[in-house]
Amino acid sequence: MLMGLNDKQTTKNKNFLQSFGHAMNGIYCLVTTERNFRKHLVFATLAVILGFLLQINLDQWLWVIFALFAVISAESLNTIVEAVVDLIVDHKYDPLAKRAKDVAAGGVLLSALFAVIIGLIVFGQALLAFIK
Ligand SMILES: Nc1ncnc2c1ncn2[C@@H]1O[C@H](COP(=O)(O)OP(=O)(O)OP(=O)(O)O)[C@@H](O)[C@H]1O
Repeated sequence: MLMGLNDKQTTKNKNFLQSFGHAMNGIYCLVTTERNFRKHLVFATLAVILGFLLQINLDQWLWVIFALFAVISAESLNTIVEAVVDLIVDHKYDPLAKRAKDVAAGGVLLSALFAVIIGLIVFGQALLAFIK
């Protein structure tokens, strides 16, 4: 079991290992509770496989990796916003809660759009070079 998964600690982390354990727990939460995050991981895996198949160059890898982490970051932020909003309003309807959650979801959508654009440019170019 991951360190920090079941503890009830509310004080500061004492060392790097403890911080690392809680950070790993955060990633575990993202993977196990966020359906959209899992979908993005599947797309990320497919993009990496395609990158190897089409033998994209270093610059192209950097763009692909940048796009993947942009989506992961936006998805993490969205999850944080959802958790904090629910903590504050306790699932009661609130226009500000709606605004915060909708903006966070919009950020994920924009980052996914960015990743699609990068994917089309990089893999489109690589595919053309592969066919030629
Ligand atoms: N407390 C609230 N007050 C007002 N609107 C809310 C509230 N909670 C959720 N909503 C509305 O419902 C939408 C979905 O809520 P929420 O993000 O919690 O669900 P979700 O299914 O986990 O979203 P996602 O698809 O991003 O995982 C929000 O974008 C917002 O429009």
